Parts: sequence; structure tokens; C-alpha cells
Amino acid sequence: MSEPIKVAVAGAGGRMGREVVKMVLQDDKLVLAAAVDRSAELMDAGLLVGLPACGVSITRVLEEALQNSGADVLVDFTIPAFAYSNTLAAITHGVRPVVGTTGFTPEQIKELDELCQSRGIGGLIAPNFSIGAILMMKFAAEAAKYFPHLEIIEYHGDQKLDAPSGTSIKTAELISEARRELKQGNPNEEETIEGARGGYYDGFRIHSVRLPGVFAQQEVIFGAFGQSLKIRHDSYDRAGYMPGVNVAVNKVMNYTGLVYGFEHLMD
Ligand SMILES: NC(=O)C1=CN([C@@H]2O[C@H](COP(=O)(O)OP(=O)(O)OC[C@H]3O[C@@H](n4cnc5c(N)ncnc54)[C@H](O)[C@@H]3O)[C@@H](O)[C@H]2O)C=CC1
Ligand SMILES: O=C(O)C1=N[C@H](C(=O)O)C[C@H](O)C1
Repeated sequence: MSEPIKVAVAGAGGRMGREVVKMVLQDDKLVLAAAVDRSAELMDAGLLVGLPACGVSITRVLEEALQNSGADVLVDFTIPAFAYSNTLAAITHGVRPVVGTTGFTPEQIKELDELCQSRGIGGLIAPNFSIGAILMMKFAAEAAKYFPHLEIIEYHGDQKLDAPSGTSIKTAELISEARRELKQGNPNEEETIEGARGGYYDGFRIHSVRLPGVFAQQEVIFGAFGQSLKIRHDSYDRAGYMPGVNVAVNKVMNYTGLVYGFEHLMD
């Protein structure tokens, strides 16, 4: 039997981080090497997620955890402002990053890929780990070949820090690769209230709805003469992302370079 994979979790006290801690502690092929968060310091990570104590306390300083824990993989679900520096720190310590935090720029992703290549380790940045969301993106990209007029609407809770969501940006990128060049709408259109038409991406629009009580949903609406098509995905529970995170933690051990998008690891 192969050695268990040692996993450090950044953002362990957050909503996604707690699910990751739970998933790692419940998988006998994974070991929780460290749990880092700016809140819940010193609390046992197992107790924090409603499981028996596991002997790993929440610590504050990621660098120390990366240096001292012997982690193979860092799973990061923190906040956009820290995700880049956390990922950089992981790669610098030879720890493979599996990152769900959103907000990376294409330039940052390219730079982190080069760093992974030069360190000879694998990494993943995935704006969405849920299989249904990946299928929604793939189906939307396919539909855009035939229905080039579209709008993306994403719905999240009112405390989300980034807009548009990482998922909607990834969807827009996949659609853009598949869709013929087209600037939609009336060329003489004018916004009488700024932002009314949403964010512009390569000829189409992304709209971000932020409301309390909402978790994570997205629809892509296609319009054509005499018809429309909607492709929609709804997330109801953060546990729904964990099979994807688990696959990523395992697969990242076996390739070199930084992959952007869970769709590349699904098959
Ligand atoms: N890729 C995916 O499938 C998904 C991605 N997300 C993304 O994951 C991120 C986190 O989401 P939530 O867990 O809902 O947020 P959250 O606010 O519940 O948790 C974030 C946690 O990170 C901690 N934190 C902040 N800065 C830190 C640092 N420098 N080092 C260590 N910990 C730090 C905070 O104290 C907090 O506990 C967001 O960017 C969200 O968009 C969320 C759901 C699914
Ligand atoms: O903040 C969230 O909650 C989510 N963020 C990710 C995103 O920005 O796409 C993934 C999912 O939509 C939940």
C-alpha cells in the first residue's frame, strides 16, 4: 500500500476549509499535516469540524506550517487577497498547491505554472470543484457554437468578496474559445444607469447577483430567433465540492506544472 498523502489546509476555519478538513480526516489515504487559519487559533482541527480530536491544532502562520509539517499538498480556500501569496509560498516550499480560492489573474496563473515547472511539482487552481458546475461550463461552451448570443448570470451570497465569480470567468473563457467572434447587442445601446448591462467579456455580458440566503448558482442563457436555451447549475451544500477536491489532491501528486480548471483532471 502506498504512503498516505500529507495535506495542509489553508483557511481551515472557513466554510470550505472545514469541509476539506473533514474530508481529509475521514479518508484513510490522506493525513492532515497542518491546518492554518487566522481565526480559531490553537483549536484542535478535528473538534472544530465536529469530529474527534485529531491532534492537529489550527495555527496562524502558513510559512511555518509549510516548513515544519512535511505536507505534500496544500489545499487553499482562503480569500482572494491571500491566495496568490499562499500558492507562491507552497510552491517555494515544494508543496503542491490545490487551490479553490478565486480571484487569480491570467498573469499570476502563468507565473505560478512556470514556478511549478521549475520546481518539478504539480499544482491546480480550480474556480469550481463540483462536477455539475464543470458539466454546466462544458455544455455552455458547446451550445455557444450554435447559439453565439448569450449572457451569464451568477448568484452568490452577499458577503462574497469577488465579482464576477471565478466560475463565471472560467465559463466565459471556455465559451470564448468555442464561440465565433461576435459583439452582441445594439451597437448604439446606452446605459442610463452605469453597470446595467453587466460586465463585458469578449462580446457578451456577465451579471453578478449578490443576496443573503443565496449560496452558489449560475445560468447561461442563450437567445436565438424564436427560441432560448438555459443551462443552469445550483449548489446546495459545500460537501458537494469535496469529491473533486479529493480527486485533485490525489492527481496533483502525479504530474508537473500548474493546471487551471478541474475539467482537466476529471477524466
Ligand atoms: N473552487 C471551488 O469549488 C469553490 C471556491 N470557493 C472559494 O473559496 C474561497 C473561500 O470560500 P469560503 O470558505 O466560503 O470563505 P470563508 O470566508 O468562509 O473562509 C475563508 C477562511 O480563510 C481564512 N483566511 C483568510 N486569510 C487567510 C490567510 N492569509 N491564511 C489562512 N487563512 C486565511 C479566514 O479566516 C476564513 O476562515 C472563496 O474565494 C470562494 O470563492 C468557494 C466554494 C467552492
Ligand atoms: O464564494 C463562493 O461561495 C463560491 N465561489 C466560487 C466562485 O467564485 O466561482 C465557486 C462557487 O461558485 C462558490
